Order: sequence, then C-alpha cells, then structure tokens
Amino acid sequence: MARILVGLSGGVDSAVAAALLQRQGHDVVGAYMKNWINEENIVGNCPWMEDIEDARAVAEKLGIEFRVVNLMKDYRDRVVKYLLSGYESGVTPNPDVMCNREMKFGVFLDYALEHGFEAVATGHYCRRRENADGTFDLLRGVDGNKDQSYFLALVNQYQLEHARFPVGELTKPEVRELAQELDLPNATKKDSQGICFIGEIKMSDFLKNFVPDSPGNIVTVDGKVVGRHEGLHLYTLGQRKGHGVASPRHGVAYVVVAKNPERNELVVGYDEPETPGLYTKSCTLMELSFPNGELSGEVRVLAQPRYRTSAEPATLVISEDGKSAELVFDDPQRALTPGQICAIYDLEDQALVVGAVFAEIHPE
Ligand SMILES: Nc1ncnc2c1ncn2[C@@H]1O[C@H](COP(=O)(O)OP(=O)(O)OP(=O)(O)O)[C@@H](O)[C@H]1O
Repeated sequence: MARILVGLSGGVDSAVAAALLQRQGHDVVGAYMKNWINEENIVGNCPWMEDIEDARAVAEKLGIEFRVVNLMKDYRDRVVKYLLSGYESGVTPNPDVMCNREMKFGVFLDYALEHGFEAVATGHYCRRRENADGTFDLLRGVDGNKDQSYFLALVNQYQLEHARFPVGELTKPEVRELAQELDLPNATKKDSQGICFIGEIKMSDFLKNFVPDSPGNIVTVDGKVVGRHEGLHLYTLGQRKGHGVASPRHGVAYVVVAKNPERNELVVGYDEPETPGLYTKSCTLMELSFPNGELSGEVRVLAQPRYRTSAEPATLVISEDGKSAELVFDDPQRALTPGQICAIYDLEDQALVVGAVFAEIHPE
C-alpha cells in the first residue's frame, strides 16, 4: 500500500484512476492543480471553476480527501513562457508535453513528495513497467486509439519512478463503463479538448493576445503572392485550413509548407508528396531526454513525430555528448515541424526510449 496523490482534473479518466488505486488498497488523496485562471479576462472560456467542482464531487463520492494546489506562478514560468517564446522565435512548441514534465511530474510531484506521498497518479493512457533491474519503462496504453505516451515523451527515470498510470491498462470504453458502475458524478462528462490551460479555444486566438501581429505575404512555392497573413506564429507547417487561400486545383488544398522569417513570408503549396519541403526524411533533434538509460551511436527505432500518428521506422544517430541526434526516417514524413516533440520507441513499439525536440528539418 502506498500513499498516492491523484491529479483530479474533473474529467472521467482521472476519476477512474483514483477509484482504481483506492480499490487496490492505496491511501489516495485527490488534488486539482490550479495552473491558469483567466483573471486578465484575456480569451477563452476557461472552465476551471466547474472542473474544480467536478473534481471535488468525485473525491466526495469516493470518500477521499481533496485539495486544490495553486501552481499558477510555476505554470507561467515553466509553461506559458516556453509557449510564447517558442512562438515568438518561429517554432511550434508543445505545451501539453511541457506541462507533464514541468508541472504534473515536476512541481506537482515535488509538492506530493514534500507532503508525504510516494507517487503522483494521473489519468493518462500509458503504462509504467517495472523491470527486473528495478528501473521503469514508459509503455503505450493498451488502448491504441487513446494512447497518450506521446505526451509523456520528455519524462525521466526519477519522474517515472514516482508516477502511476492506472487507466493505461484499460480502454476508454472500459473506463467509461467503470465510471458508470461506480456511479461517479462525471461518468458522462465529455472529454476535454485543447490545451489544459486555455480551455476550448484555438491557439491562434490565444496567441493574438500575447504576440503582436506581424502581417506579411503568403506566397506559393514558386514565389507568387497569393494572400496576406497576420503573423507567422499563427500558422503551423502542414496546416490546411485557416490560411484563407483557396487552391486553384480542384480537390487538392493548399497547405502551409514553410515559413520564411527573413522575408516574413508564409509559403503554401499543394497537399501532395511532390510539393517541395512538405515531405522530408531527415532532421536534427535536440534536447534529447532518455527515460531509462542513455542510448549512444546508431540505433534503429520507431519515431512518432506528432500525437495520433503512427511511429515510423527510422535510424537515430546520437551525438557524442548525447544531447542531439540525427534522425532519418525510412520513408518521407509529412510536415515535420521545428519545436514539436518526437517520441521515439523501441522496435516493438511499446517502450519509449528517447524524447526530443525537432530542431531542424533537412530538405531533400
Ligand atoms: N488541473 C489539473 N489538476 C490535476 N490533475 C490534472 C489537471 N489537468 C490534468 N490533470 C491530470 O493529467 C491527466 C491528463 O490530462 P488531460 O488534460 O490529458 O486529461 P484527459 O485525458 O482529458 O483526462 P481527464 O478525463 O482525467 O480530464 C488527467 O487525467 C489528470 O490526472
């Protein structure tokens, strides 16, 4: 039996996670992390008050203690700053991955350990395996549809040691069923969308309040001006909608294929493999993180360049200092994006072996 602090978000996954741990006989306390409050009335409908009440109702139903932990300052320092400086420098950051490393398994875990808990549990769909040598691996969740191991790509061994993922052994329908069986008050609550702190709004709407507009031309890959953009940070490579430029070819949309910061130009091209720069095989990764032991030299791996895509066969060549690597996919991948996270798994596609940030994408 262990004393475990469960991150209760108000959603059904973490509610069931708490119930499962309790069923296993652990001493469970639930806590809501207050990360962001829309006190400046910026944008978005941040449903945090409702979420806290939902989380509290779950704790009451389970008969466990409930706390609200205020981590707003840390969130600003560790996630919002990273997010805004990434966009300002022209890359596409991933605040969800950073929130897991810096908040849930960062300051929230520190809080838990300081307050007599052994571990932090969340409702993530992933698994933690204890190996014969006493180390831990992060595995994909059994529900291939819901697997969230990608979002934990940057956790380290210490964080894994103190993490628990009770719903990773279940499918989402099983989790919903259990929630109904246990009569949890949020059993039918709909899944949250978007980024944990900005609620149900679009990232571009959020960014407009923090990063000044910087309008420029939208050009095709052959340099023809076809429209205007409001700032390069508001667009992501591979983006099909929202750039406002209709393609002259029936059935083949224009997508964002590049950003040219020197000329403040957004480059669009047809969404097809022949378009220069849209599909690439090779890239440089930085900020390598090894969840269970450093790898070195050349390794065959499966690399997943974004959430909800498959992990693809690739060769990873790690630098001598272990901080960066060259990654070459066997087949070209669509819209590899600087700033985004690459989750790298072993060849069985179960255990995470490296997490990293895309630094540069090399054109063919
Ligand atoms: N504000 C929060 N306070 C405490 N824990 C949180 C909070 N936000 C997220 N978590 C934890 O992180 C997990 C994953 O968060 P995510 O935002 O991806 O939620 P989710 O997959 O919709 O899960 P849930 O159904 O529990 O909301 C949650 O299951 C929960 O354990």
